[in-house]
Amino acid sequence: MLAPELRVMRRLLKSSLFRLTSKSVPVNSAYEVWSASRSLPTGEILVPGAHRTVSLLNIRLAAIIVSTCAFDFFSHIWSLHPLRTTLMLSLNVVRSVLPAFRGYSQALIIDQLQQLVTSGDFTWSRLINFLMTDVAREVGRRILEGVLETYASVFTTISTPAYMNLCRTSNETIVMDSAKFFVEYAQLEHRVRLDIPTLQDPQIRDLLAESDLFARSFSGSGSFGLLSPLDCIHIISLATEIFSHLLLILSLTGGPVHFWVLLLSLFSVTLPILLTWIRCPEVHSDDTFTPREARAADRQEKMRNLAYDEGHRPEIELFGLGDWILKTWASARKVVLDSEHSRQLQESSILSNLNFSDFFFAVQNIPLVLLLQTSSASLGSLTLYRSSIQSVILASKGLVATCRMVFQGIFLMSAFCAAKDVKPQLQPTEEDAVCYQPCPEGARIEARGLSYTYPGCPEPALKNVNFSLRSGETLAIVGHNGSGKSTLAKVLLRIVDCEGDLIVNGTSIRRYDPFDFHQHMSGVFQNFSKFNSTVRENVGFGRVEKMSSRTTIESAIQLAEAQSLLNSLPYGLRTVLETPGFMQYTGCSPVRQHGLSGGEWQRLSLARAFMRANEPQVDLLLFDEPTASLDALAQSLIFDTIDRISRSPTTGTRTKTVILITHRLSLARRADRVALMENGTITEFGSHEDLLQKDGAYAALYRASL
Ligand SMILES: Nc1ncnc2c1ncn2[C@@H]1O[C@H](COP(=O)(O)OP(=O)(O)OP(=O)(O)O)[C@@H](O)[C@H]1O
Repeated sequence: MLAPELRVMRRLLKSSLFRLTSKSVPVNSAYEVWSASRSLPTGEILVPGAHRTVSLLNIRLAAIIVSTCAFDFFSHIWSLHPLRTTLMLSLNVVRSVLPAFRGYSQALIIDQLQQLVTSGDFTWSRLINFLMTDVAREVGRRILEGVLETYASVFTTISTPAYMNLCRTSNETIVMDSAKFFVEYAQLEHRVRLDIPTLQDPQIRDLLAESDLFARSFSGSGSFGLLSPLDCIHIISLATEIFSHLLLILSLTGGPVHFWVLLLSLFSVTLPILLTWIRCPEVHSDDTFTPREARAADRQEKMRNLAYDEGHRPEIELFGLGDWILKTWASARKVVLDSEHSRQLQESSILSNLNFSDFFFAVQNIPLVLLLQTSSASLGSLTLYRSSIQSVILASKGLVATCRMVFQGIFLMSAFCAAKDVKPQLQPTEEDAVCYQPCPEGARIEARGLSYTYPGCPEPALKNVNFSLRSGETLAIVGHNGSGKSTLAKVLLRIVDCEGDLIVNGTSIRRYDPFDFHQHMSGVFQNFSKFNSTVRENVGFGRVEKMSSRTTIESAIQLAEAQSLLNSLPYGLRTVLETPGFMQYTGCSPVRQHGLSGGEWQRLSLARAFMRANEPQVDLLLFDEPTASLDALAQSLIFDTIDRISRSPTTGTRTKTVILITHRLSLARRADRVALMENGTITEFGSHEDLLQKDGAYAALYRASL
């Protein structure tokens, strides 16, 4: 918890900084600032991770980000370990002053030695005495410095939160680890809570990609060319180091002449650094890939993945894709290399090729020469001057490089903060949201004018779909390939949004929280998942709270007619299943995995659905081609099981509504209602007998299937 004074101060700082910065930039949220920083004056959009130029607009945007999210972010990080973080910051500042002190005490020793030698009464005993006192004091001081550093590193007495059960070695590691944990957890949370329509939005994808980069910047200083916000302490350390050295240099060069010479010297120190800024072209090398270059980079990566992915290996061999992969990769790689080369040429201006270092070195020696002229100049002060100047040069270079990286990091931070605020598109507003009330006789469904177009597609996959289903009815959806059956399943299961109204149990589906809604249904997707995991997890994912219950998992497996499969597996439920293209490692050796046939995988997907299907709160079951890979006998048994599950075990009355998508018309005819889909819409709807009597497209399809 922050102290109230600190909170007031933070609010004041935030509002004044925001007022100062947002005047000329019309942005309100982290998302808008992030968006604005990606747009180039040419209208192009930067690819995720591209560097932002150091322009006036971007500096303003960076200041807005600092005023809108950085305070909150840092105060959160600080609140994880207030004492440790404060200690870490303080020690870094103290450590950065130490080099100047070190130089100063070295100079003192040199001066005293010089005095001893030049005073005229040098004796060996006086030298030994000097070594025993002054040098020993310096050694003692250094030991103390070392102890301070060690103390800073092993300060581990403060308790760590229980969730951070990681191996600790130093105070800084603890602070960094907790920050890393917080950021990575938040990043994972952003991903997990967003729904498919939100994740399909290209802007959101880019936002999450940059937010990912921000989270990765915590994995180690400077990795991926990024710095985490915690590395900002380097800026403070470097600035303190420069400042302390400058003070020393100033104290050495008294008088107006020396002052101007010192200015000249400092100018010569900073000029090379300034030149590196000027050398930066208006558009930075990494900033803009042209669409062609971005496509080439993408293609190059795809080809690389194809070559490495073992899941694709059989078809790559069967269809002889090796040469094609190599050729495509090579042409894409050439485009990428050419673009990198042309950028390098643009960057290598004449300035970069001029070597001024000798000249600057000479300029920095002018004050040294002047110092030598003065009677007060001692060997110690000369040594101190030289070492301090060198330290200023090094620290200034480090400061510029760190500032640049932090500048980029600020924009990634805006992506991270904006990602936190992205609302899942399917989530109803708080005022609109209602709890799903399951119907004990099965869900009632009414679809009015449902339409859906996949993002980026010109044609809708669903067009004006209308039907209604009473509680406990079974509906079989049939139709040719591509007629829209699976798309309708996704709409009914609230995986994607659609136009029109879908009323379930008397309430628009849009008013249900998708998480709540999904608690009351179960089913199998046409492209169900094959998890690279044990049998227990592959089935238990259907109801994670029962994952540890052997009997629940085994009875679900039994319902899916997969008991004999389980018995044949070498480690039963613990057998790790092999999914194409995924090799699991423990230590350095691959885990022994067990492959399954298509039909066996399908049985496990059914078992997963049955884990939840039996639950009384579930009132809707939807199976999209659940038996496509099963033999005829298994198909019939599974349909019997689905029918049994959808009824009360005591009275036999229907308790769940069932929707079944299938190409097997012999099974579809067992449903209460049949819907025939053509070109994205339902063209015939009724009982099997009604539709046969109608003698339309369904009747023709049915006759053809016999
Ligand atoms: N992710 C997608 N992006 C764009 N278009 C898609 C996508 N998925 C499906 N489509 C298109 O939507 C239409 C309906 O596809 P859908 O999968 O719903 O058909 P289906 O009736 O289930 O086919 P099948 O019987 O082969 O499973 C098709 O034209 C298909 O090309």
